[in-house]
Amino acid sequence: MTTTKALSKFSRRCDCLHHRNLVPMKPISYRATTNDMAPSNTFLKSDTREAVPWSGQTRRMYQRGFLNHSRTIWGCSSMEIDNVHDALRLSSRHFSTYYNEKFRRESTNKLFSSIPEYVKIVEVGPRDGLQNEKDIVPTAVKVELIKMLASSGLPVVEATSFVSPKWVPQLADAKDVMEAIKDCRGARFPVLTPNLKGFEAAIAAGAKEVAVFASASEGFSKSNINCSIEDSLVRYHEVTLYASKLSIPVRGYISCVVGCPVEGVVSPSKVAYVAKKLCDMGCYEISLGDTIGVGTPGTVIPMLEAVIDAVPIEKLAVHFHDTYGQALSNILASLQMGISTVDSSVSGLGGCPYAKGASGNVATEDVVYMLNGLGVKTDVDLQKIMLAGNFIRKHLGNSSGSKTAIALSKITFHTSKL
Ligand SMILES: CC(C)(COP(=O)([O-])OP(=O)([O-])OC[C@H]1O[C@@H](n2cnc3c(N)ncnc32)[C@H](O)[C@@H]1OP(=O)([O-])[O-])[C@@H](O)C(=O)NCCC(=O)NCCSC(=O)C[C@@](C)(O)CC(=O)[O-]
Repeated sequence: MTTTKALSKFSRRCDCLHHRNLVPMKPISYRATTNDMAPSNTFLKSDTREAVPWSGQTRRMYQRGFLNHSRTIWGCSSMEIDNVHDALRLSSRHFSTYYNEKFRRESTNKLFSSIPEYVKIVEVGPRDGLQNEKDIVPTAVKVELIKMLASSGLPVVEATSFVSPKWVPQLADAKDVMEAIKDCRGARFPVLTPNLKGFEAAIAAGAKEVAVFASASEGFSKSNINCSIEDSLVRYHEVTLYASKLSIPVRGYISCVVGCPVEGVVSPSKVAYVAKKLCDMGCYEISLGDTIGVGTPGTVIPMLEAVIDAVPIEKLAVHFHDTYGQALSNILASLQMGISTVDSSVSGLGGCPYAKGASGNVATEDVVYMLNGLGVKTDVDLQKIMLAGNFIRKHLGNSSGSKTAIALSKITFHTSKL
């Protein structure tokens, strides 16, 4: 059977199940409140065929001839494209999330009931992912990466940082990056600002949204931004005051929410304290960062419980580095606690220059794969994310940190049957 025939047979089967109501007709509700600034493309359709996201995406790709087009745009070899192509086709047929969705629907299991139906993914690859790269990545490559990510359906792509170029030389071209993406649509492009100087430069460069970054550990605050936690909160208060005058949304990060490379264990009450301060000064969202990736659900859950007592849960996001391979289990625990915003980095790029030994963020591909498997909607096209991952890894000359991307690029017909 040809690929196209096999695919259309699969599609017909899904459509048929859909019509016979074997695929649920329930409308999907969007949990987040309107003030979380989700763009309109994140609101959900009630088309329940989306419960089979992979097959839908594969079908749409065929219809648009996307793969042939991408071959010419991004210069990937036809072998790579065929691998992605075959992998998604085979995954549609053998690992369809339909079965997981059905299982989830029929399950009375408490573990599923609190998982949000939609998760907002905040892509941090171009900023958090690249900031640690020693060799300077050309601005044009950064810009192309951002555009590829924005075209994948990601609602937020953190673009760069307006920090001291002496501290983070890799992001010294922040102004040029912002200039190059000024007409780019489809996603929001927040930038990091450590102080008023950075905020003013970001606004002058066209930023429409910024993020401030505090720490729950004194030692890390000093090594990352050269001041105490309290001093940083004073600076960020100034930034949020100016931002509110200009109606610029401010996101707040907290680093070292479970462990610090300088101080070791960090207490949940410290994290809750900083989260409340950032929330009170007007941050619309607080991203909780396990900067060195040491957390497990055993430490993450108590930390989240303390923060949820201090800050409304709709304002919380999680940001896990995958140093110990714990990121996905920590994300799952966070979702089960009701958190619906997850930060991730394409192909697992990253690491903080001031957190030695920390590896990259959890890979966006791995997060999307897990969420697809849970029947959670993201609006993100996994295939396009993989192409963006191929693009940047090819430039960096190293391999992907995403298990999903690696597996899908190697998948063969026989292994897909296992
Ligand atoms: C905060 C500072 C600036 C303090 O740095 P400092 O040296 O204490 O600041 P200063 O006020 O004394 O200024 C020193 C020089 O920097 C300049 N300067 C001052 N501010 C700026 C600015 N905004 N943009 C450009 N230049 C700036 C300033 O003008 C001066 O220039 P000079 O007179 O020497 O030529 C510095 O420590 C810094 O830039 N740190 C940034 C570190 C960083 O970017 N870390 C990575 C991001 S955080 C992260 O990755 C964690 C996260 C968010 O992902 C979550 C997680 O995983 O945990």
